Amino acid sequence: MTSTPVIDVDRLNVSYGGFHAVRDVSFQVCPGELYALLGTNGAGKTSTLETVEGHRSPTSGSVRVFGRSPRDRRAVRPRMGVMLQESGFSPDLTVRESVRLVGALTGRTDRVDRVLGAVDLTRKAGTLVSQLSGGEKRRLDFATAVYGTPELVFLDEPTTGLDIRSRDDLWAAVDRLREDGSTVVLTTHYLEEAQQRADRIGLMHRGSLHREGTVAELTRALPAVIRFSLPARPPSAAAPAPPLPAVPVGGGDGSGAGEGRFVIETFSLQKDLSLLLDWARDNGVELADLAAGPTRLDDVFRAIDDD
Ligand SMILES: Nc1ncnc2c1ncn2[C@@H]1O[C@H](COP(=O)(O)OP(=O)(O)OP(=O)(O)O)[C@@H](O)[C@H]1O
Repeated sequence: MTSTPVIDVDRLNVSYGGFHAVRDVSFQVCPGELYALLGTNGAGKTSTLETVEGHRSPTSGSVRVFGRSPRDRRAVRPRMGVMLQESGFSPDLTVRESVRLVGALTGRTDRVDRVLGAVDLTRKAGTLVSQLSGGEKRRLDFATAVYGTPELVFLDEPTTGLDIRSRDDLWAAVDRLREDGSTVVLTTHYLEEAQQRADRIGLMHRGSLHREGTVAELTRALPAVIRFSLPARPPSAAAPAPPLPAVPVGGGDGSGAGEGRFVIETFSLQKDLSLLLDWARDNGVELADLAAGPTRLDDVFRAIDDD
């Protein structure tokens, strides 16, 4: 890591009474990075982020944001946009007033129409917050977080409750933020979004930073997967077994020659897929529902408890 980190968390511990929610967590986020802090339920992500955002003091350890304590709100707050899981807007303000209020509180300047346009809320500018739908409130949360293009933006479950078009709009706005040089910290339970967008991922489990790295680094230790179904045949007409160990999933007899779905795990995806396709062609077997792909973050998550 060459540049001075925007966020530097060093042996952070957060306890609630006697309960140790975050244990010796250390990570850094570099300028311009999109860092995804992911984890199982109750892993300690929110406790960690609340500390980094300056809403909570560490029980022990240190947290620096732009080289300062995040509790130094006057110095740090103007440079930071936060989209929380639960919005705290007054229901009696309009959408436009809510965005302006955030501008006043953070000291950042921007055009209200620009940020509302980015999340398709222009037509709702005069609507009271209490009259917005759940998805519209989420988009307003995002609009206020990115108002003034802060250098650092926290997005906590940003796409929960959004329809597909709103998600696309939100990610397009995040791409623009990044083009402008902003650093983004994301938490989400939609792992495909993190897989597609994060430069690096910190994976928390039971209070600790269980793994950290790029998607490629996190998935490298696990095999890729080939899935397919074989058609039903009478035993006398059974095809020879596939050329690789194929594990039956919810059906099949394990030989690979009967009916059912099968999974092949491999560290040589291209070579083994070719072998399987050649076998199917040579034996006149139709591989239904064929899907092959590299290990996904989902698989990394599923493997956590087995470690
Ligand atoms: N105010 C609190 N008092 C006591 N325990 C708490 C408090 N806040 C969180 N915890 C506990 O600390 C642990 C970590 O919670 P946290 O909200 O940080 O996890 P999370 O990773 O954000 O979880 P999720 O993905 O479910 O939102 C959980 O076991 C939770 O029950």
